[in-house]
Amino acid sequence: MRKAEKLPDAIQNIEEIFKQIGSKQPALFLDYDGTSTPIVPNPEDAILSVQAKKILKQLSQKINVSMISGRDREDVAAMVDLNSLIYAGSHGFDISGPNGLEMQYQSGMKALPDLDEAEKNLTKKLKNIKGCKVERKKFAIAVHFRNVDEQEVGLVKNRVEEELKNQDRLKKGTGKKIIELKPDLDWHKGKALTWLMKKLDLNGAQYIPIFIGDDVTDEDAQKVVEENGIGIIVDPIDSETSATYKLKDPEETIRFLAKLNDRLKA
Ligand SMILES: O=P(O)(O)OC[C@H]1O[C@H](O[C@H]2O[C@H](CO)[C@@H](O)[C@H](O)[C@H]2O)[C@H](O)[C@@H](O)[C@@H]1O
Repeated sequence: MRKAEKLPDAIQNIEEIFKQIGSKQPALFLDYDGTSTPIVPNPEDAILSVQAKKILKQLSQKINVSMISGRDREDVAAMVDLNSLIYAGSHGFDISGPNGLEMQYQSGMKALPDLDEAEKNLTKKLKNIKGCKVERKKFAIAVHFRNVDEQEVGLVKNRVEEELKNQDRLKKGTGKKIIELKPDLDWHKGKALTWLMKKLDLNGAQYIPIFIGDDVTDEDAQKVVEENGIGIIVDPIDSETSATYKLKDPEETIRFLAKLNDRLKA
């Protein structure tokens, strides 16, 4: 792990990255919120720019592009709205893509009734806290407190902890102004990335994975590409990371992707 802020910038060092790619074919894995789109007060307003969509479309015609998100799979797929991409939602528990690619992490299915119950309880427990939002994804629940008065954030956190105590099969996750409840299983974005590399037959020496992410849940994927790929962290504020390059913000992610797209032959 290293200090994210101290990493070399991926755009300033693009030639070094291209050298590392060499004649290999990149397999691109991207996070959505905070990486492909800027963080905004309401999740439904995190719209992918026209430019970003155009570049992702072009890239997906040349290489494998997967969006590995904490969002529900259907939600992130609808936000991106390109059927040439692979979508891994609920932090990798739910995957689908072109040519009939489908995977729902089976052990996670057992936690669905627990998630249903926790969603019901949390909706009740948090309904009177202004600005608090309970977002159900198939395999996770995010409790958003970005729009909650600072003085009430502690209350939100306590109520989530209270619910977690009743849920043996769920564990806590964190993110940007969210607390999550997810199946207490050893499955995450890193495992999903590894699964995809194998499933898509991308483990040969001719391929190189590139992962770009901005948040704590992205670190599992950064670790996977650390040895044999390229990991890039976006918005590297005061954090430890397994990534090897940084980018300032999602706008720079798109600039980086445009450069990668230009470099790849049609
Ligand atoms: O793994 P990601 O694709 O980055 O998803 C992580 C979470 O993203 C969303 O929440 C975050 O972005 C929102 C929109 O910018 C912001 O309002 C919120 O505060 C952030 O935490 C999404 O709503 C969650 O479900 C994802 O887990």
